[in-house]
Amino acid sequence: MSVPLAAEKQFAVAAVRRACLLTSFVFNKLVKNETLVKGDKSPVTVGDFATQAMVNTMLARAFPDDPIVGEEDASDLRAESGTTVRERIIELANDALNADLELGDKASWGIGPGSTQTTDALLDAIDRGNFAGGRTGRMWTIDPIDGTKGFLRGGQYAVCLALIVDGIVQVGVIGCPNLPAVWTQPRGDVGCIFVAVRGQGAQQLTLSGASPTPISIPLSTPGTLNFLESVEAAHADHGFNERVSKLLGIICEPTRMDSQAKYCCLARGDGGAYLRMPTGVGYKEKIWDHAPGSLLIEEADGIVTDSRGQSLDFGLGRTLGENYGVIAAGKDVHAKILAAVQQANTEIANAKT
Ligand SMILES: Nc1ncnc2c1ncn2[C@@H]1O[C@H](COP(=O)(O)OS(=O)(=O)O)[C@@H](OP(=O)(O)O)[C@H]1O
Ligand SMILES: [Mg+2]
Ligand SMILES: [Mg+2]
Ligand SMILES: [Mg+2]
Repeated sequence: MSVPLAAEKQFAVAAVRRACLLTSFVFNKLVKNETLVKGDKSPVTVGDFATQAMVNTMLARAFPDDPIVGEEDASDLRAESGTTVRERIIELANDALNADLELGDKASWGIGPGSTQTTDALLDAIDRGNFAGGRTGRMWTIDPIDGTKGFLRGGQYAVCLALIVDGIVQVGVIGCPNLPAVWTQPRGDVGCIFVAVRGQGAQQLTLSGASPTPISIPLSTPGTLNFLESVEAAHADHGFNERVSKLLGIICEPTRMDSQAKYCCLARGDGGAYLRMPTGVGYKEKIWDHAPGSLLIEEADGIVTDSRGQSLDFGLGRTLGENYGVIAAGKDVHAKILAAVQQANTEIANAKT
């Protein structure tokens, strides 16, 4: 009997692997005018656009009927003012599509040498990511560079791809080009890929997609427990996490890191829990920022909920809906952390009345 979703898993690893080479290349070559600021004031680089163009081109060939929810769209690039960055993005995406990585890529996914696309085809590929999402059918979600601020500062970032079927994440792959293969050995091998398939466990691979190693969240104790949290104070409430730490008697300092690398570190035991509580009202978490990471945690023996204790809902559209935060932790401590989060919320609400 064939293994369910084997082709999707193999595809997603191949696409993320190719994308990681592209983003690393861009980082080393990035010049000042290759970063734009989006309408929501967040940065986006030629690397984000080129990666989404490349992965969506691969997706269109491998799974032509599957819609895509992607973070980026090409509207700014189509304008006359976007000419310089547009040309750079097309060059980068075509270089990545043409890269001769291995025979398997060409045979399986129809890319490699001779895959050059026109400008229009690549802009259209970016815009294949405009799907609205929803509760029924298959769809992919891509965050070409998650943690763009981390990418720009040479810190952690991640290339994130997931397959969602009927609102449930089934395959998740995260490439972390700057993450040490072993957290405690920062001078050792750097760069890894994480993969999870629902019901089939979670694994860490090398950046070339080799040596799959099963990962899972180890048991933790109050003495070893620490939080993984965002670097940007605007993205998650650091003060709230401190309050929860006090309630739980946590003595370890939090580890701050950009991107879904936080989920990856948690899944392999480099941190006790990932806590991401809203900093204000209005922001809705995007499905591409959590889809592969949440599956990775579940397949590594963890639990992911919001602060009400409910599962994240990937069937609502491009966002997770009203923002009740995210709590990801091992099975043994999740309930305790959730209770502390709820107590902290009650204390804050009481202090206001
Ligand atoms: N206000 C607000 N609240 C919560 N989240 C936000 C907010 N603004 C942006 N974002 C999203 O945060 C994504 C990066 O999250 P990180 O956890 O990596 O944060 S950080 O990099 O440490 O800043 C980042 O993903 P990328 O845009 O892919 O980098 C955004 O989607
Ligand atoms: Mg962004
Ligand atoms: Mg993101
Ligand atoms: Mg992004």
